[in-house]
Amino acid sequence: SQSAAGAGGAGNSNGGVTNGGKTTLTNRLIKALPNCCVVHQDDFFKPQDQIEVGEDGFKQWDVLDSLDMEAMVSTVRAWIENPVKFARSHGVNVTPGSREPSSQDIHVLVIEGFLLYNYKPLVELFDLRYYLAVPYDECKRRRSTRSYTVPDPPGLFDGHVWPMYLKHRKEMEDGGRSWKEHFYSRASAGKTKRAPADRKASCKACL
Ligand SMILES: Nc1ncnc2c1ncn2[C@@H]1O[C@H](COP(=O)(O)OP(=O)(O)O)[C@@H](O)[C@H]1O
Ligand SMILES: O=C(O)c1ccc[n+]([C@@H]2O[C@H](COP(=O)([O-])O)[C@@H](O)[C@H]2O)c1
Repeated sequence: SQSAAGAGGAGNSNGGVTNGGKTTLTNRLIKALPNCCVVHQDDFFKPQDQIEVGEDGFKQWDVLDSLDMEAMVSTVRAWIENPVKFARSHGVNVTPGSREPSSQDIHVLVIEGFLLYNYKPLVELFDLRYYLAVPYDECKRRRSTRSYTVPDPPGLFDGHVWPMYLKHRKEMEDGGRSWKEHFYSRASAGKTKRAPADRKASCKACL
């Protein structure tokens, strides 16, 4: 994508299961890449009193409704509009050594979160998509040692977190045009025909 500031930019998304290692990977990317900003989905959780309680008795944290996704999309759009301004206002050093940003500078945004690929207005903004997964036992083990701002009540992992993960993952895999065709066209590039052009429109990585 080309930003209003004239710098080349790419939005890389880093999604996947809770405790899959998304934040760890994101932190390494920030260290390794110059001009790299990050948007964390966890920063868009609604306040606790707005989270619905389900029939299962658990607060329904692991659903799109618990997140202010419109605000998240606006934040990503702000970076697309002007990554240099975004970087500066988020305390990210812009191209160390040079005073003025050059049109050659590459800017990268990493978008990190557990529920990135089930909200179409967001999916459409990604250039690249990665999905981190870990098996049930490992995920449960890691989650049991994690402390969130709102601690997990007993039984939350098996009663809500894991079932919602499976549901969203299935939704993502079945999801309309985006996923199967994305992987089909990437895996088969150069071997068999790619997905039709109109089907690729939301996946810049395939262009
Ligand atoms: N590659 C890895 N191998 C083993 N443990 C890891 C790995 N990446 C992250 N972890 C551990 O898993 C836990 C969750 O990692 P984190 O990056 O916070 O996950 P997420 O952001 O996906 O919830 C942390 O205890 C972290 O140290
Ligand atoms: O960050 C918070 O305020 C927060 C409050 C309640 C729950 N969470 C949990 O945060 C999880 C997603 O974050 P993560 O880093 O584990 O992918 C999700 O499974 C939620 O259950 C997070």
